[in-house]
Amino acid sequence: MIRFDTVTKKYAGNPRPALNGIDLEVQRGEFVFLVGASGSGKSSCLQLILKEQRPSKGSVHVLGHDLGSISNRKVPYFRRNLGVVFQDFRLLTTKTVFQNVAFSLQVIGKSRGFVQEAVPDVLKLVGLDGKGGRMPHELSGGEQQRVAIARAVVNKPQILLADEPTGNLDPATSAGIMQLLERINGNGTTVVMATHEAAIVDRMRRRVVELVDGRIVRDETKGGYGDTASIIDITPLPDRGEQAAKAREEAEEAASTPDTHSVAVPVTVESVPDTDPDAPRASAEHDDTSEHLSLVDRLGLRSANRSNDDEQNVGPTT
Ligand SMILES: Nc1ncnc2c1ncn2[C@@H]1O[C@H](COP(=O)(O)OP(=O)(O)OP(=O)(O)O)[C@@H](O)[C@H]1O
Repeated sequence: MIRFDTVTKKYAGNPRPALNGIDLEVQRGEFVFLVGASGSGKSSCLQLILKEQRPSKGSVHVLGHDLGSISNRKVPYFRRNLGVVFQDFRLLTTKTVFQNVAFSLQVIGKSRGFVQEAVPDVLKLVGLDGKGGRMPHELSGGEQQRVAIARAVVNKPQILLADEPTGNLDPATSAGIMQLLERINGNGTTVVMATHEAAIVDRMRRRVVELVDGRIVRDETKGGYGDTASIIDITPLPDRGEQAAKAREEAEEAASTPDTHSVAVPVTVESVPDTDPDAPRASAEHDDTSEHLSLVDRLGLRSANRSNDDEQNVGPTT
């Protein structure tokens, strides 16, 4: 679904490559965390997937397309298969919640009837039922991020890219957002999320790809924020047989007994109401006109007037 073949990315004026010979494959339906220190290359990866940047060397394939061979004219159509969420929400500050979400459908030419049905559905999915008439500044930070997620997924993208989506939120609100992203992933959308939030990564136990100075230093199927390879896993390997399975059952039984602390049990994300009035809010200072343009570019929402043929030419092939 996403494949990086020996990708190096250098930016003009920066002698050190942001990404250095990256090989990475993400399968359909996966939930992948990109972790690493500031400047390690996480956002560059996401920008390459979006074709916002081009690799200096190597190739990036997304949804069966070699991105190097998609013409600029077709990039907006390619991007319709991708939803994007950012740390700072990037909502249109003079539009209501409903209009923010509807906008991304209107600019790709969806009918009024479609918009009227799809927007309430997705607002319900993200837990904002009944809040369509609010302005962004009347929402908590978590609610604003839910609007941004609704906007990103209303067109049912195959891939959702999230760049520090909880970076402006308190831990309880973040937990609610992560639960929502898990639900979206559970519905079949592949999610790639760049984050610094160790607690979230540790709790979710999903695939973790760690970058250091533009290189992948770790790729774990059920990883934590830090290297967890040294932590003993009590899950028996298939070839360890019945005895191991029995031992595990006993250990789990012991873990469920009060006052027993010796065995780690899986932790799930709790449902937390997302109404903290103190949660940080997105900046309302953006100019909406330039925001419209930048959103149109970033979200692949340009021009509703192209023929369907164009769209089909860049449709997914895998
Ligand atoms: N447009 C650009 N021009 C020049 N250098 C850039 C540009 N974008 C990123 N870089 C450099 O590339 C490297 C990787 O940056 P990138 O934003 O991908 O890292 P990151 O892991 O996402 O960081 P952060 O967690 O701070 O967002 C950094 O050294 C950064 O300074």
